[in-house]
Amino acid sequence: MSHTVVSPQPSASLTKEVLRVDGLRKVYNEGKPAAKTAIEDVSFGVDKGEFVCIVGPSGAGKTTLLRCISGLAKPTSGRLSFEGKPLTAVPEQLGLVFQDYGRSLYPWFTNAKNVGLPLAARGMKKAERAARVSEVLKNVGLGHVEKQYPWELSGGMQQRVAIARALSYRPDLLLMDEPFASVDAQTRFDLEDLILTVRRELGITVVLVTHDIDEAIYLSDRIVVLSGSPSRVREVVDVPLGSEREQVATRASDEFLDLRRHLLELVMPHSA
Ligand SMILES: Nc1ncnc2c1ncn2[C@@H]1O[C@H](COP(=O)(O)OP(=O)(O)OP(=O)(O)O)[C@@H](O)[C@H]1O
Repeated sequence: MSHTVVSPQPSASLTKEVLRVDGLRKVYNEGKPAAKTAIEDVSFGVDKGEFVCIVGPSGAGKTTLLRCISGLAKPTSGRLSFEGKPLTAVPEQLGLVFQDYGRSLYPWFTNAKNVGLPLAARGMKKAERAARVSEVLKNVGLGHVEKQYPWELSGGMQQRVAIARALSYRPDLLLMDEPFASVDAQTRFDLEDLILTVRRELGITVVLVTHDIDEAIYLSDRIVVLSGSPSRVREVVDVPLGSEREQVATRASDEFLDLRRHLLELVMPHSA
């Protein structure tokens, strides 16, 4: 049975920019024969509470861009700022979710322990940690798996645990790299709706990389479309689909199909 997911409408109080990417350029192995320019020149901003997806052809540098934003890779040039401050290391208030949930969870720890790891690393006391772990596992619809291990769960449930872990320390910004690419279609829809709900309930800002144009439209307030490698921003597309999204009706609407056509024209190789 389908259900409607209500996302927040941007309001005056939600228009503060939390992330700014300015003239970002990234060259791997600079100065060496194997030098590779992954990102040529990328600029965009993300407002507080916004859901922004990044799409582009394979090899366009989407993962590289997320790694730079998360502080895991150093840009060759350009500026990154998070909450108004230059971003030079992994920000405390950042949550990260990658595609490969199988490798991101420790199989020898229970789900509760996996979710609590970032809290322990931040020095949170045991009782407070246990309460927070229960709360975030409930947020992702997994209140009953605390004592189980990741390998006892389905792929979609493991990814929920990974999302719970990223949410455990209440990040201001959640970065997700192809987070739903390894699950079946139905689970993918469920996880998309979950992340919209979590975003609404916790008021977080989300930047998500995806190959899937339809997913980007369904989730986003705005979509940053990258060109082929080395990437530039082709266009930043507004997604005026309103706050209520529902998997079947939203994807069948004329507005959705118009956006889909426009985005496909932008990312198809012949238009690069
Ligand atoms: N650590 C690295 N060292 C050298 N080159 C790299 C490294 N990581 C990525 N690259 C290269 O940078 C380019 C962009 O890679 P990246 O993974 O960021 O693209 P992507 O858009 O995420 O790709 P895909 O959609 O296929 O996942 C590619 O040509 C890739 O081979």
